[in-house]
Amino acid sequence: MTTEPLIEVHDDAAALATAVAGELLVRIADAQSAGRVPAVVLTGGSIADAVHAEVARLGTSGEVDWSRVALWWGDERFVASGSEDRNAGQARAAFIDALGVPAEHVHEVPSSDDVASAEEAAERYAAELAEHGADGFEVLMLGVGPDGHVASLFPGFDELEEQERAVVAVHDSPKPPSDRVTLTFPTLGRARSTWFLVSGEAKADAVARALSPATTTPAQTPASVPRGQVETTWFLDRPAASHL
Ligand SMILES: O=C(O)[C@H](O)[C@@H](O)[C@H](O)[C@H](O)COP(=O)(O)O
Repeated sequence: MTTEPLIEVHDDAAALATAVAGELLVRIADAQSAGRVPAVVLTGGSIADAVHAEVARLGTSGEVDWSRVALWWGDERFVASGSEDRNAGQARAAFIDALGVPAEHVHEVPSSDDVASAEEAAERYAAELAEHGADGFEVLMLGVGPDGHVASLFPGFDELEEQERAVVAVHDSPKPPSDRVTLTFPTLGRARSTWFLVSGEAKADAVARALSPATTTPAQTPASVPRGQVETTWFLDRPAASHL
């Protein structure tokens, strides 16, 4: 069943970040009330940073038991673990360390300190997903690039065609840094709720294309592909929604 996208438009990036963080906390708490340990897939990027800051601010209200949340990443830059380019490092600094998510529940993609290649990092992450993420994801969050990329799945790249491997390496990324690791479309499809987080006029065309799949192709607009198994929601600010 493909879920028709819901669209939520907020005045600006700050309001968007607050809304997403608030909804994320509700989803985590609801999943925990249902006896699940929710797996949340984080994304990199600037609006994600704003969401993470709001999670840190709102996440201490007691509704979420942070010892019973699992965190994953939709993509990661293949750089040193201490690099400021690491999505995981940014999220740890923004909220993970402050809220006390247990180390065994924070599933980072191996860095260039840990393994010799992005290919090896992808293989290791796929194995970790098979062992600890086999039940899929409660919420998958995805930023969207001006070119319509999601995670590190870029328009025209071979990785868009991958249907067997759960995680692959990406080289020559048009968005630096060039070497990355990304979940593939089949893995991105294993989420109950898939949320796109998009802020800014620069993304407006990509948003419009992604929400009009008949007018584009996955190769042109990767953001047109991911759908939640239960829900697909586009969280936009007004500039990002301005071409709808
Ligand atoms: O590792 C990454 O770079 C991200 O995962 C990437 O997919 C990001 O989410 C988009 O490029 C949007 O980034 P901005 O919100 O900064 O535009």
